[in-house]
Amino acid sequence: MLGSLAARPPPPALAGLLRARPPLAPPAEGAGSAEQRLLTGWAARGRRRSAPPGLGVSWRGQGPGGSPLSVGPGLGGTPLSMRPGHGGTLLRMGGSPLLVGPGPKGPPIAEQQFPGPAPPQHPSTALRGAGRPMASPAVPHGEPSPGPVGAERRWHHGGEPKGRRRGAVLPGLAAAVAFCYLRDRLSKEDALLEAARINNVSEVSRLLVDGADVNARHRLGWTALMVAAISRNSSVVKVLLAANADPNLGDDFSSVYETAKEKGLHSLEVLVTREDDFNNRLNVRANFRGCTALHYAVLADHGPTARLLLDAGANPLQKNEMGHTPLDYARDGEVKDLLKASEAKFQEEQRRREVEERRRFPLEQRLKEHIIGQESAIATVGAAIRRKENGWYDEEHPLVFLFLGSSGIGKTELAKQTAKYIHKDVKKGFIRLDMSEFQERHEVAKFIGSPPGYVGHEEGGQLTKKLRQCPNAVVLFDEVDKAHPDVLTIMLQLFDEGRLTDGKGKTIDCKDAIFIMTSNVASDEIAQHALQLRQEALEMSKNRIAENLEDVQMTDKITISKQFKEKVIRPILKAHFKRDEFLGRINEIVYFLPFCHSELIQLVNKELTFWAKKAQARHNITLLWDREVMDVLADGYNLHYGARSIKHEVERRVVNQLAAAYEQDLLPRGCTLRIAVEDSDKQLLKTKESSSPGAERGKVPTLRLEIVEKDSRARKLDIQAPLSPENITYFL
Ligand SMILES: Nc1ncnc2c1ncn2[C@@H]1O[C@H](COP(=O)(O)OP(=O)(O)OP(=O)(O)O)[C@@H](O)[C@H]1O
Repeated sequence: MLGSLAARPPPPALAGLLRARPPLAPPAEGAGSAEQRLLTGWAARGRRRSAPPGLGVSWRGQGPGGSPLSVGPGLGGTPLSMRPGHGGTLLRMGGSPLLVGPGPKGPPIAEQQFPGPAPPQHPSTALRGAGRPMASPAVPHGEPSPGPVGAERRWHHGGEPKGRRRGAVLPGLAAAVAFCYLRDRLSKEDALLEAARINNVSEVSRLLVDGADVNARHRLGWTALMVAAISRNSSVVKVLLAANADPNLGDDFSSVYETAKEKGLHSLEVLVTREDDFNNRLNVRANFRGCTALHYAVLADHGPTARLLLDAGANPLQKNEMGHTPLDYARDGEVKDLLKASEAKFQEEQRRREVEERRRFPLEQRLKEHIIGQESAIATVGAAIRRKENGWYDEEHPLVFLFLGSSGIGKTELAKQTAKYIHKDVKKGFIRLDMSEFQERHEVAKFIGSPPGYVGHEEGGQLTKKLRQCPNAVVLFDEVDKAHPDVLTIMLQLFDEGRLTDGKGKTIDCKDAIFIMTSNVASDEIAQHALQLRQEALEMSKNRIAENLEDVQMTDKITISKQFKEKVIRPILKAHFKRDEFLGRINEIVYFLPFCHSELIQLVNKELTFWAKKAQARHNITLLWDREVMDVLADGYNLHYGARSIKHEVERRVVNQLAAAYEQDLLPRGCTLRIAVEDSDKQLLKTKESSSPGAERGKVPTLRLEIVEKDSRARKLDIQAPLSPENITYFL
């Protein structure tokens, strides 16, 4: 199979990822237990593992009692550590790795590949021996390899390891003792990764039955399925998939240099580990982050493995961090044909699944999980997105919304959740621009980029740069009323034509984008109107309460009348934006209303739950509260600050007390705390009231913390006020 690769030139994307080194023969199935491989391999490779106590040999060349193991005179007594491998013995002196004693073949690896850390390259430029034909393996896949695999395999760079030749007794003894000691200490997941690499199907099955996590990652980022795929071990792939291995997980390993930087390791250590534990034919400079098992099966050009992965639901359209799908790496032949056929099938299947999921779990329901109240806003946005998703929309124009309402009421949150729904968790799918940064005429350049010859021409515009990366993003223009009229003119062109020309003269087509503008213009009018409607509804329900109790709920569900929109809101908008055509291009004006009492209770509950989770996770404290407490906290609602005022109220009246009690060591670990409404403090409050001009404030009940004892009795906490007692009483 691999012999045929020599005749097939690699596609450009693939060329950057492989090196032109003869591939290794796939190991025979069942060639020793994974743990044994791991141990002998590690003993020989001198990995960083703790040595068995009393053994007197440590993997980084530590001598008995933790003193460095001497392999020859060091520089001025500098401790040396020994690391055999890659055709030479790696010595560490004062922390800097050296490679001495070149192996039987070629120069030391440090000279070959590591002149020093280098920036990661794009696969297409990081070609190692591109164009050179790849050699056939010594043994065809599926046949047992002639010799033992595992530790011996590490020495492919330079034949017999020097360390072995030099002192057969010590490493041999170390390996034997280490095996006995570490067999039980190695994680099952490490053993699984190694068993997957060496094609030990029975060991893989045993470890999975033993409870090894099939999706666990190697400390450098890959999974067992990826190792099996790059090693062409289709039998292992089959077993892993049957055990629910996720075929769509992406590799966390980027390039050797990047990974070394991220993990704080030496790049040489990362290189050796990648080669030993994963594959030695991959380009050390290329970026592999995001490569799935299918990417690796394609890199290995192995049809049976690719087929198994596709049958198990691997996404042939999934891109790695470099933006390549598996097809980009496929050579002409079986694998390429397979991928092409499955791409179309997968797209159709994905579309069908999405439609089904949308039907079962509609957008509105998802939005309601994150947004309290604002039902009419959610319904308006949900309906427009549904029209777009199902092809019932004008594809010549992007969808444009204007969200109106006061601060902290969920406008930004709704835009964010819509982006999350459309683009899953892709960050580029949500673009947010604060339009108060574009108040001056010259700031137009910041928006779309400066023309040639002007400062900042090369930088590009804030909007155009991001839109180019994701032309169908959800774009939020916050506080649009603050933007300069010239910026509005550009936005009008954008909404009208669905495209935008940047300072460099390049046009971005964004008819599929969704534009959301937010504004506080007319927010007072909307809030007052909503409060008035609620009041009227309340009166009506009171009148009807005797006849029909269910009508009481009507107070929460109010709708802004068309008349109010036309007679009050539109003139305000017109006066502000001064152009009819701008308002005319908006598909939906969405109204956000102040929260009613039941919504405030939900907001308070959400906030207290947030802190209860923190108390549990950080201090093992269980936090409880009564409905009364929520009513008291809901009273802290301020129309002008929306949900933010509830957040602040909870922090001020509950979290401050928790922090003070914690500081004063009043909260035993594992205790149960109850928040209760205090009545006895009213006297103190009255005292404060008499000296305070804010008359109504004195009527606010205070909250107290109680420890719930084992016999369910509550003990009030005596928290010393960090400020003077009367001040703290006022605050609480
Ligand atoms: N309806 C809501 N349901 C749940 N949380 C909300 C709601 N409204 C606001 N919040 C929370 O309050 C905070 C501020 O909300 P958001 O940013 O959406 O406000 P906004 O309406 O865009 O106001 P502003 O114009 O001041 O930005 C966020 O943390 C958000 O989660």
